[in-house]
Amino acid sequence: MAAQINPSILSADFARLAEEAKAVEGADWLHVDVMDNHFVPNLTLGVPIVESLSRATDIPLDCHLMIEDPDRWAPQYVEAGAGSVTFHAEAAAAPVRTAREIRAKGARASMALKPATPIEPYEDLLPELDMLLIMTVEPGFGGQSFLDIMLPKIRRTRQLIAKHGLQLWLQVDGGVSAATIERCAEAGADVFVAGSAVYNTDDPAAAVRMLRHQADEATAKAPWACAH
Ligand SMILES: O=C(CO)[C@H](O)[C@H](O)COP(=O)(O)O
Repeated sequence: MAAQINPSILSADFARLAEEAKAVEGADWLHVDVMDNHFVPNLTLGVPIVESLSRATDIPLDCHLMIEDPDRWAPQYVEAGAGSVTFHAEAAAAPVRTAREIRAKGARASMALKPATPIEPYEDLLPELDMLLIMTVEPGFGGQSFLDIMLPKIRRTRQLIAKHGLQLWLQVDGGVSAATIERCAEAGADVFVAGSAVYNTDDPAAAVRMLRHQADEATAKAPWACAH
């Protein structure tokens, strides 16, 4: 699979979301960061804005719920038009039931891990998921520096995916840029969220193409991809 680049609208102008979505035409998904000021110390947007955005763009929405009680809210984001819904392992009381509800409503189910959360306790849940998100910053804000110490977790997760013969996508989010995307791809990521590296440029669509090219080149040389 070619690398997927998902621009994060956290770095976009919230007063011009429809135009900001148009500015990244060619992106695989639009990453929508939902924050509730409880799970993370920041507040962004909710179901009504996702509903409007899904009508305003043909790019499918990849909603990342950084909220408490995602078990209750995740299905509502599918109904609002999200094509993929990510909940946090640290916040979900019933991750299997929530993943099944997301899938039953017709979206891709994804679970996220904060930097200090290991993948190993969740190994048996992987078949219930369409994507796993490894946070490469502490969630809550755009523009932070990439945490290199997450690379071993990305590698171990890629090995678990191969061990179980799964088609699971492996997403990274936080500090992904031209300077870091190759390391992520070499380690095993295949879906890349990028906020400031896309929106803080003169040509966001060109930034998406450049990041995808870099990731594809790095993946082609990666041992995990060669063994595929
Ligand atoms: O989930 C997030 C923050 O919690 C954002 O998606 C992420 O930080 C993207 O921004 P940048 O690429 O600028 O780091």
